[in-house]
Amino acid sequence: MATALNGAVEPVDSIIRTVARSATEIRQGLIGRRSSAAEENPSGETQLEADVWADDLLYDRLSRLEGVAQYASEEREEVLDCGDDVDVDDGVAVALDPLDGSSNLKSNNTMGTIVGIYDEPLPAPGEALLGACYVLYGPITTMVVATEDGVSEYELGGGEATVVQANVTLPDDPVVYGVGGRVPDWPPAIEAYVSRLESELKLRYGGAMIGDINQVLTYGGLFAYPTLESSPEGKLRVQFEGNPIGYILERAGGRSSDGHGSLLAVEPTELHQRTPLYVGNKAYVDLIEDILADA
Ligand SMILES: O=P(O)(O)OC[C@H]1O[C@](O)(COP(=O)(O)O)[C@@H](O)[C@@H]1O
Ligand SMILES: [Mg+2]
Ligand SMILES: [Mg+2]
Repeated sequence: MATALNGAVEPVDSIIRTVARSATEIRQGLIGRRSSAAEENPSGETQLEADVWADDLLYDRLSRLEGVAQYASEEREEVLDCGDDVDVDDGVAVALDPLDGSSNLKSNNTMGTIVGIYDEPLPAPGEALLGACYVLYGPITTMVVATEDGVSEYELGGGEATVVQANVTLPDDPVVYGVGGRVPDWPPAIEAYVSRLESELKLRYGGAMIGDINQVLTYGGLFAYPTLESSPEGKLRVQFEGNPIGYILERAGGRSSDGHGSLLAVEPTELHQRTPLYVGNKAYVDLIEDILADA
């Protein structure tokens, strides 16, 4: 029997393995699916054919797995119940961003897939996560998996996940930062924060959170999609983006915050709820909380 990925127990291991096996196929299936689907997602964003296709493919595979009680994604209005054989209180709930950064598809830049596995019905707080992972469709396809055991990075190819690094931790000497949103839309506190970041770190911003997060995990630093004048809740979604990424960064020794405390402590009231997001080395996440507390 294959060893569990990153020590994950069932059904978390099956979910992560299914995502890993599907990733190469998703990457291949992006070809020819770069145009807009005629629909908007529940956050009011235009969907691409690839968003809808990847969501359907992952729903089809994950909802069949034993122990998966619920499926939800950025691309669907409602939580879906998966089969009659598992009660929502006994099984796990999966929440996905099937393609993160899909607006990068047009310009052929980095994208990802994000998965959170919760042991509570959705919407659930990040503290209910049993594990989380993301796939990065870069020059090669990699996957970062976090469980209570820590964080590991894998290369994906031919349906196999090969460990590249076990016990991934954020480097102590941070190097890079990336902050989303238009500069004129940043409140004064965010402008002050970014001034500090740019005086100490090197800018890396790619338009797909997963690409930017993987740089932070590799080199150390800070990624934020902050509160904006036009949108105090920022852009990213708690269930599908904030929680899984917060969980992974915290397990890697960093911090996550909504500007006031850990993302994992946010009690969501809506499935598609947004949140400001600040993740990375502790000192820089502490700094934004201090700046916002004084603002
Ligand atoms: O285009 P912007 O405003 O820089 O936003 C980029 C951010 O939006 C996102 O693309 C949102 O994710 P989706 O593509 O899954 O909607 C993040 O990955 C990224 O960090
Ligand atoms: Mg996303
Ligand atoms: Mg998406």
